[in-house]
Amino acid sequence: MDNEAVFYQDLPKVLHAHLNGSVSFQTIEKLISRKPQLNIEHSMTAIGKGQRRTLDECFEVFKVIHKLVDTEEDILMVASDVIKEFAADGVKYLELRSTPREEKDTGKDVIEPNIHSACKNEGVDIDVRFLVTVKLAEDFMLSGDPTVGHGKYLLPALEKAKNCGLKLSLHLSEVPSQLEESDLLLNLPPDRIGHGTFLHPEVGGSQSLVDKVVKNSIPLELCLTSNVKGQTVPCYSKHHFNYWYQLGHPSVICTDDKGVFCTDLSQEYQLAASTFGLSNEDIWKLSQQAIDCIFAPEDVKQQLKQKWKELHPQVFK
Ligand SMILES: CC(C)=CCNc1ncnc2c1ncn2[C@@H]1O[C@H](COP(=O)(O)O)[C@@H](O)[C@H]1O
Ligand SMILES: [Zn+2]
Repeated sequence: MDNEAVFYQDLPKVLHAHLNGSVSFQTIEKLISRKPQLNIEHSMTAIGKGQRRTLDECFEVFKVIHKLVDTEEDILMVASDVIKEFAADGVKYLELRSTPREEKDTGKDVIEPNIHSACKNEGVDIDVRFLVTVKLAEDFMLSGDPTVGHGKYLLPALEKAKNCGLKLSLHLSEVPSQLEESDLLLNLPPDRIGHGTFLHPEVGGSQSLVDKVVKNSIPLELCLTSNVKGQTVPCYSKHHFNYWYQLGHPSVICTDDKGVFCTDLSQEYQLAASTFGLSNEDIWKLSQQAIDCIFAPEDVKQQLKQKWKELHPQVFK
């Protein structure tokens, strides 16, 4: 590994990711050998370098992965592999999302206790939280296919969730022409926004949407490779990371689906740096500011900040 790659790997990081979208090549290999009768090939579970797909085609990939991951045993292996891979990539705190499916034993109550003990036993230095993606209305996932359903049907349920003290991260303006929906959902306001690709006026959003996000200081979760491969952003240099970065607005660089999009978090930080000319110090600040955006309580944030302080000399050696 060259020095630059070492810097990005050593850089401590936090993020959100989708569990089944994060399954690596090696883990897919194990799953395929467990279920040869499905005749699934690697090309069906990942989008390689230089490849682009439509959003619909991307969502098809998840259906294939869901076929491979359909028992409690599969889920536990996948979760344990994904967590170890993120830890090896320097991720210190991870919010892993998963959508409970019809198959039983694929939910948070199965995964969470098992994973906590697995992490302890293997001594990996990573704090993992599970976020449940809730199916609130037919054919609409909270963090699901953005082209289906309309947010207004979700509002009452989301308000209720928020009033109960739940934290909300909403995939918002992931596709164009959702001004009205984005506007309604921003009034909640959500605690974080996933993607927010089409919020700003230059891409068909509006200044009033931007103003709401800024006024409430709602952090954005930005996923460069996911958006370029899913073709909602034409190329890295046109990614909206730069718009929000220039505003000084809090954003967290995330992988979204590291398995499907063949990336990892180090690579995403490196891409942001090389595309937008950020220094190692700028990148360090980004990773540090992300701590303020996580859903864990204040004491966890303080512990992570302390860890960043301790790691700084090592990363900038
Ligand atoms: C299609 C594309 C460009 C994906 C990137 N952006 C995404 N946008 C919305 N929902 C997503 C995205 N990536 C993953 N998901 C959700 O996460 C699920 C996979 O992870 P899991 O089964 O929840 O463990 C998918 O079925 C989908 O509902
Ligand atoms: Zn996502």
